[in-house]
Amino acid sequence: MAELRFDGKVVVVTGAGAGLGRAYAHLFASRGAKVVVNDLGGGRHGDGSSSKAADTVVDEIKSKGGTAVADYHSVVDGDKLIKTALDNFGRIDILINNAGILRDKSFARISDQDWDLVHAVHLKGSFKTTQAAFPIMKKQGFGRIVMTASNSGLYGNFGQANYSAAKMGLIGLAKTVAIEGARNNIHCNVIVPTAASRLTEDILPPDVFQALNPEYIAPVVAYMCHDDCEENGSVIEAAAGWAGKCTIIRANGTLLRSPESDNVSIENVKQNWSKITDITNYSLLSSIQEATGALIESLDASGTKEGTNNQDSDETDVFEYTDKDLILYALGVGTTVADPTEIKFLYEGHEEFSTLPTFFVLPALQSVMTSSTTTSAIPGKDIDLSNILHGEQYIEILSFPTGGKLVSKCKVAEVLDKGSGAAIVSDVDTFDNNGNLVIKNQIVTFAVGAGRFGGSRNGTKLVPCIQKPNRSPDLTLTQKTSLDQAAIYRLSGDRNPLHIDPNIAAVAGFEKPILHGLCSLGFSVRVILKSYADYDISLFKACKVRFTKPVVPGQTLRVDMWKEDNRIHFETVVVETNTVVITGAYVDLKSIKMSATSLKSDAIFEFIIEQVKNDPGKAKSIGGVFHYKITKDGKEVKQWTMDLKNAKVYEGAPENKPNTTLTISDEDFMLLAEGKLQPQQAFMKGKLKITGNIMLAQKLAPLLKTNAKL
Ligand SMILES: CCCCCCC[C@@H](O)CC(=O)SCCNC(=O)CCNC(=O)[C@H](O)C(C)(C)COP(=O)(O)OP(=O)(O)OC[C@H]1O[C@@H](n2cnc3c(N)ncnc32)[C@H](O)[C@@H]1OP(=O)(O)O
Repeated sequence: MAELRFDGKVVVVTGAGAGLGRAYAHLFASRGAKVVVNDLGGGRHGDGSSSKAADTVVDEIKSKGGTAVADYHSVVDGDKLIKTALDNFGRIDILINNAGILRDKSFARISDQDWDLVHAVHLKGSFKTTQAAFPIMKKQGFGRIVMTASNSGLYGNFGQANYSAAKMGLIGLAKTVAIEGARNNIHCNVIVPTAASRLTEDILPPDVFQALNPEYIAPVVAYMCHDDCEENGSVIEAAAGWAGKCTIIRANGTLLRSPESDNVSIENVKQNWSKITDITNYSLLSSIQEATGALIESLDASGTKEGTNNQDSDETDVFEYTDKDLILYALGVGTTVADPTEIKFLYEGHEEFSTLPTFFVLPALQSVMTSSTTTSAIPGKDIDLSNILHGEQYIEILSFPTGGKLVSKCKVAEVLDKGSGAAIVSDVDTFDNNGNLVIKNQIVTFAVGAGRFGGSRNGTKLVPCIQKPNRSPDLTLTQKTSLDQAAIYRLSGDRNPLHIDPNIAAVAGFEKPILHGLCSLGFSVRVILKSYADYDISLFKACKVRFTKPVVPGQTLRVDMWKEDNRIHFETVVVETNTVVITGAYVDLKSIKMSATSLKSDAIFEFIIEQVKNDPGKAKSIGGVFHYKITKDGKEVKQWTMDLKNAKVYEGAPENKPNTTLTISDEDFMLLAEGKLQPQQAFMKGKLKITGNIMLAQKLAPLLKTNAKL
């Protein structure tokens, strides 16, 4: 086999002045790595410090032709230690957290200082060095980290309560770093060594001390750090030339309740104790997902319950609101006084003061967030705000609430195993003051990393998304979100720190806090209501969206719309990155009411066809044959004919000689149709080339305008 090498890699070994650390440093250096030999030079109890231990190992390595530098920092100053690697070698690829001290005392005699010092060096020290190295490894797309645990942690050991606890803590630390680092090719494993070292030299009998040569363990650690090694999140025990993986097993256990009863009593537990503790049959578990899956399997096998908790919530949730809440919400989804048609959402004294329909997602979200039904939907798996994203949303308004008090009831309809996550489908019914069901919401919460629990992938209760038509959009509108968008939107109730706290966002894997899904939904639906309902909110029926990618506050949202009868399909795109963030989405309206500003090109064409069909009498009364051309950059894009006399609209030139021909841009046609540009003026400005009877154009403008309001 070819020699496994570490050329070009930079390795930091803590506590490398003697014993295991020294053996690691020598081995890595002999295989081409540049090594930072860290050692405080302290005694076994953490007292004193000198540079000698590290210097000696560096000299030894150099004398064999290797590359190494010494570092004398305490691991508690992990960032300084990693800086030594960066200052000398420009990178850090491999980090071996090996430094440790002992303060052995029987449990009753352990002082706070004994406890704190052991924890500071083992647990906090490993945390500090790893946290300093992690972002660099992330950028490099490569990193290998080893934590050093101990059998004392796995099994306990007399006189070592402080040390055992710290060592077991390192296993938890490593397992989570392994999960968070995996996507960036950062692997974190644990070594459980039993070796002769400064810590054990006068504790172990001499013959045993001899067999426990650190050089038997160093190759195991080195391989765990090699590019070829796929292992991540594992605990490997090694001693005396032997190595083996340690893992967690769980007894298959027993169900403590019967199909008829949902109670578990202390007596049930006593009766079943031997089955609970019998490990003749067990499951081998390596992740929370496997633990959850195994639990669900045993629940399924017992026939008492489906694997997930599809239960009505016991509580009902009361949601009260005033005009202030309505205005704050409207601001949160981008409504502005800059648009005069939006003032009615922002001023309670306006004669048409209105509520944006999507405001009514809020009672549903509040009820899901305050109930435990969603977070406890997968038995054995804690779901909290740090690992959930809003996946999908459906809202249907059966009748617009009038009072300021609503009551919601939520239940988990189903939990889908989506592989990379679990989709928890929650149905929420909202009732008004008289007990009438007024709003139905369905919230799909995507619990990242909670998939593979053995559940079904496809749902039966999920309101489906619907694909957009296969043509270019009928209408497109663009709106920029503000940098403060999430900061404003969260005041409407969803105070998930993911949307405001950079540290929490980083833990969830985002560079910056992300916008609430429901805020992007509010923006998009508002744009549709503006375009196709002229902001008549009573026309809103229902809406469904899937959030496919996060939005960052400050980005520009483009809403692409397709009209199919009274359904407006849409897709929302972040303009700056050209990323589709909402897909499979639609708004159902009771009827269409085009606003003048949305009457453009194809939309006008379609609209006119409808109007001519619906009201041929009116069309005929205006009369005339229009030949309408759209040109772009001097080139003709499209031409239509509107034969109002015969109530016919068709693409192409008129069959008979036209009495009017307009050649006009989209924008000017709009101005003309809105009456803001007179044909004569347009003609004078050279914007409009008109042949024939120009008065017909003026007749057309009010027709469009009137029909737009129909
Ligand atoms: C208790 C409180 C509840 C309240 C919840 C709301 C709280 C709020 O504060 C939280 C928010 O607002 S978060 C902000 C808004 N949401 C987002 O930004 C999420 C954007 N979406 C994503 O990043 C990915 O789609 C992602 C990460 C969701 C999935 O991406 P991937 O893991 O790459 O999945 P992928 O490979 O694309 O597909 C795997 C299977 O999952 C299905 N799927 C994908 N996106 C989904 C989504 N958004 N919702 C539901 N299912 C989704 C896929 O269809 C696929 O399944 P299948 O193969 O069966 O089709």
